[in-house]
Parts: sequence; C-alpha cells; structure tokens
Amino acid sequence: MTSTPRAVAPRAQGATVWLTGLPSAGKTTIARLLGERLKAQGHRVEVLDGDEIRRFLSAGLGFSRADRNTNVQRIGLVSEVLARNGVLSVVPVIAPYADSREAVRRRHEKSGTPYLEVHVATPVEVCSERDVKGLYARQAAGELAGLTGVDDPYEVPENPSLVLPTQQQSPQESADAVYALLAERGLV
Ligand SMILES: Nc1ncnc2c1ncn2[C@@H]1O[C@H](COP(=O)(O)OS(=O)(=O)O)[C@@H](OP(=O)(O)O)[C@H]1O
Ligand SMILES: Nc1ncnc2c1ncn2[C@@H]1O[C@H](COP(=O)(O)OP(=O)(O)O)[C@@H](O)[C@H]1O
Repeated sequence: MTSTPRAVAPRAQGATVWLTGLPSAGKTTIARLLGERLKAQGHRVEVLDGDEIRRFLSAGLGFSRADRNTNVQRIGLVSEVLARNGVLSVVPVIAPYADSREAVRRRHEKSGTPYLEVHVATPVEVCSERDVKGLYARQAAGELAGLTGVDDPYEVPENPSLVLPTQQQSPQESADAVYALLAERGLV
C-alpha cells in the first residue's frame, strides 16, 4: 500500500540583507531595529552579528585582506543557507572588498536566493565622530593600524540595492527604508 504524501505548509521566502559600511556607520543598529520589526510580524529572522561571528565561526581571523575575505565568505555561506531555507538573514558586516561581496552575491544567485546589498553610506567624518567602539581614536593615537576607511580600503558598492545616508536620518528611518525595500521586492 502506498501512503499519500502529507501536505506541508509552503516555506516562507527568505533573503539575505547585507548591510555594508564603515565602522560606526550604523550597520548593527539598523540590523537590530529591522530584525525586531520583522520578528514582531512573525517572520523567521537571524541577525548575523559580525562581532559574535568573529568570536566563534571566524575566531583567529584578523583584518588582513585575506582574513576579511575568509570571514565574509563564511558569513555569506551561512546567510545563504539560512535564506535558502526561508529565513530573513540580516548581516551587519563591513565587507570592504567588492570582489568578496560579489562572490557572496553569486553564491545567492546560483541557488536563486534573494540577496539585497544595502550600503550604509555614512561619511567617515561622521563615523569617526560617533566612534562607538573608540577605534577611530585608537587609530589616531597610533594604537591601531588598518582601520577600514582610514588606513585600510573600503571599496564603495557600485550598484547597491539601497544607499542609506544615515547622517540625515534617524536609526528608525534607516531601518524603515530597508523594510520598504523588502516590501517592494515582495519579501515581506
Ligand atoms: N582594523 C579594523 N578595521 C575594521 N574593523 C575593526 C578593526 N579592528 C577591529 N574592528 C572591529 O571589528 C568589526 C569588523 O568586523 P567585520 O567582520 O564586520 O569586518 S570585515 O567584513 O571582515 O572587514 C568592526 O565592527 P563594526 O564597528 O560594528 O563595524 C570593528 O568593531
Ligand atoms: N540613521 C542612523 N542609523 C543607524 N545608526 C545611527 C543613525 N543615526 C545615528 N546613529 C548612531 O550611530 C551609531 C552606529 O553604531 P553601530 O550601529 O554600532 O555601527 P556599526 O555596526 O556600523 O559599527 C549608533 O550609536 C547609532 O545610534
């Protein structure tokens, strides 16, 4: 006797939302606000916090070009797997190199998984004023070298899905703009 396959609920559509930008640009703040809103609506959401990933998945990696690339590819893999399985995965990670970001985009394209690149485009002068973690001050004092946007490269995204000038917005306005993009793409 053959059994009838059990009906299962259709899986929600996932996506990766990658928030790229300089330290203190606002990536983490926007990711958290967006994540809270999406969760409150019942979506399956993960915020892949860069600092936490560097403590575990990317433990031991530094900030050389090669290490940043390894870090970004690992996060890209995890995010694509989550997104392919119906999770809205929000990724507040600097990802300073265009070729690294492109590799992540291609990984998503290969599996037909939506991928949105959001440039949190806060000018370096504003970021160094905010200096949430004191990195800009440490760089200026000669205690840290290779800070993204100061003495290490940040390759500005050429064709992002969205640009956020956070120096002209409240955190909530920035998060709402990302939400609006998801809505426009039919992902929420
Ligand atoms: N040299 C240097 N350059 C940039 N950032 C530095 C550096 N040293 C430490 N940090 C802190 O590490 C966080 C960046 O980690 P990411 O994983 O987002 O960076 S990367 O994509 O691998 O380049 C970054 O977090 P955010 O400030 O939230 O961006 C910094 O707090
Ligand atoms: N429109 C905005 N979007 C995000 N953060 C903002 C905005 N305006 C001001 N901020 C402030 O800038 C800081 C950004 O810090 P954070 O989110 O940790 O940056 P990053 O994760 O990019 O290093 C926070 O103190 C936040 O309140």
